[in-house]
Amino acid sequence: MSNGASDRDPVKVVIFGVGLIGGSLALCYKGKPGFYVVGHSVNPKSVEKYVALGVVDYATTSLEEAAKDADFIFVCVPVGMLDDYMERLSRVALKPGCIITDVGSTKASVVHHASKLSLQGGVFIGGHPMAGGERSGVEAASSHLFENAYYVLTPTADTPPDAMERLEQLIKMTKAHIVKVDAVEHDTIVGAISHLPHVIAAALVNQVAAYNEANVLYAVLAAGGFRDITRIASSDPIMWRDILLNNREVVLKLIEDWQREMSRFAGQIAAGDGAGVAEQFRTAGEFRNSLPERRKGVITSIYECYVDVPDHPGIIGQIATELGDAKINLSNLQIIESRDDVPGVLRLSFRKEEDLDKAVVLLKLMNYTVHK
Ligand SMILES: NC(=O)c1ccc[n+]([C@@H]2O[C@H](COP(=O)([O-])OP(=O)(O)OC[C@H]3O[C@@H](n4cnc5c(N)ncnc54)[C@H](O)[C@@H]3O)[C@@H](O)[C@H]2O)c1
Ligand SMILES: O=C(O)C(=O)C[C@]1(C(=O)O)C=C[C@@H](O)C=C1
Repeated sequence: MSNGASDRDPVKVVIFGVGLIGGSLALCYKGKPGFYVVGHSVNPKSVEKYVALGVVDYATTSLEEAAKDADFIFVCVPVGMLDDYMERLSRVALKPGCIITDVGSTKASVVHHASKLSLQGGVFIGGHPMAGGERSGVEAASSHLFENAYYVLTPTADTPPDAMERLEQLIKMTKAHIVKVDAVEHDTIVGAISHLPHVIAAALVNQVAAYNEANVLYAVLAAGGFRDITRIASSDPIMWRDILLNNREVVLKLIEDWQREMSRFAGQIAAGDGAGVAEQFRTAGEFRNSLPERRKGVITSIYECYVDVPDHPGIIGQIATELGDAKINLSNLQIIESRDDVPGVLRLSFRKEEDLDKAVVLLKLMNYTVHK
């Protein structure tokens, strides 16, 4: 998106809730010519921190001050707070044409709620980037979080096409791919591919943690399988409380279906039905392997991950050596961010997906925080 002539006012992008997602969005626009990024928090200490970290140009505890003259407002707070924020924003005189969007993991309720409000000058369009991680807070934010990810927008029949076009132009700057989906359909699908997996991961970890009370070898022996399926169990409790309660009906139906899947497995195992058990893994593998590749780049496939590194010089050598020793072929290594006051990020590129997957396991074993 171009801001046109330099004598025009900058495009003001406001972020309510500068955490993992809000902070990452802020970093996508901060420093771009013609953009001015403002963060909001109810907490004065957070406001100071956003500015000190360089995530926003300006931050304030005043909702009115933040929203005033905004061209775009991203509401990036937990799902349980979205309706409240929308109501408060509906009481503010917005710049005519201001677009308010959210990033909540559920869409039906906020889209419905917003449709009942008359925004003074603004338009609401629901949004949900399908990218994130188990870490939360502005410290985990990164300007490349949305690269190549899908970003859902949920326009309605009442959404003005020009507002939609402007929001799409803004979102494209994150390098995400936009998908337009009805809000209710979104909640049904995302319930299955995101909400149910988080429930399963948390329940599985709690089940094993209970066994571990009696025998600590459970934790000691927990290897790749357990770690792969349970990473998301470390996600933020408040965020997931809000999502699951908000998408209650969908999630309850999915848990019922899940219990049926478990009963089918249990029945086959109890009956010694080896062919049935093998068939479950065959069909599961077929679908899992058919999922779109984490494809980056147009001509050659490049598989990438990002590693948070506190201190570059020694660490780059250490990482390259460890990968080489493990016979993992690295095709490129690049420092994305290198400032004294923020942790750096290394982008590691691989030609083969299996090399990427091996590298991620190795780096996590070395206690690095890795994002794909
Ligand atoms: N984490 C993910 O993987 C992910 C991905 C896509 C969308 N989302 C959605 O994005 C939103 C933010 O998630 P996140 O991962 O960035 O969380 P986060 O915890 O990193 O950030 C949340 C932000 O909201 C603020 N906040 C929390 N409670 C608040 C309250 N009561 N009043 C005002 N502000 C409050 C926090 O200070 C923080 O700035 C959620 O709605 C979530 O559903 C998360
Ligand atoms: O990668 C993760 O840790 C995530 O949980 C990201 C994830 C997901 O389930 O895929 C989580 C919630 C969001 O609403 C979107 C993405």
